[in-house]
Amino acid sequence: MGKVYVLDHPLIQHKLTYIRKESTGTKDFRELVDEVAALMAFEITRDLPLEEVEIDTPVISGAKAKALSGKKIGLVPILRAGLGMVDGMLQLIPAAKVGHVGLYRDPETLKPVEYYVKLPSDIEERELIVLDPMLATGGSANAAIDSLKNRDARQIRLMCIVAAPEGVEAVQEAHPDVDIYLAALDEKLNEKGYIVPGLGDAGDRLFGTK
Ligand SMILES: O=P(O)(O)OC[C@H]1O[C@H](OP(=O)(O)OP(=O)(O)O)[C@H](O)[C@@H]1O
Ligand SMILES: O=c1cc[nH]c(=O)[nH]1
Ligand SMILES: [Mg+2]
Repeated sequence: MGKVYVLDHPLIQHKLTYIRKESTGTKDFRELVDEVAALMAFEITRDLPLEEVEIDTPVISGAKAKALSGKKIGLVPILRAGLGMVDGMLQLIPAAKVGHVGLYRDPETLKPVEYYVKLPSDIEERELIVLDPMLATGGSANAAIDSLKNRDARQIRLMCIVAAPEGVEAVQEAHPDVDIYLAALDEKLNEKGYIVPGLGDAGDRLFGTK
């Protein structure tokens, strides 16, 4: 079963409060999502492997130091709302390649509809981080992960800002190999499939389309 990490760093939690507030406008919402993604990047990369290297400092030659051992990362935002997390992640992982999976949730059935997929050619060699601020029923995350696995992806993590228990369970059941990183695990879904207390429609709030 995939592990679930709720990243309870005070800066993440403080910024999340402002993301949730109805009175937060598009400009601030976008900046805060970006900042939270960067703070979450710090945590999600905690276990990246290091190797020992030798460097010359101004004081000695051949000092032993540490460097990332070349693990390749791929970021996969789920369109649209996942786009809001890309820049924050790239601040900390600037060499990551970025693939895109376009999905929208049918408002009646709540089932995901895929409309676009474009991925780096070497996804099977990369540690992929799927990005979406919202994990509600889990249908979109599961469809994105299915799409990646059908194209030979091997290592996948899922990073969301707010999740409902229903979505976490759905991903754990369908993809037990995928660990989930969250800023908050909320109470439930409402009758329209929105996360409670949640933050509303992340895509609309990011792009000002309501
Ligand atoms: O877990 P689920 O029940 O599938 O719901 C979550 C999905 O819903 C939202 O996307 P939406 O369909 O609103 O598309 P958008 O990002 O284009 O607004 C959100 O960004 C997730 O992708
Ligand atoms: O609460 C929710 C659920 C799905 N998608 C969103 O953007 N928000
Ligand atoms: Mg939306």
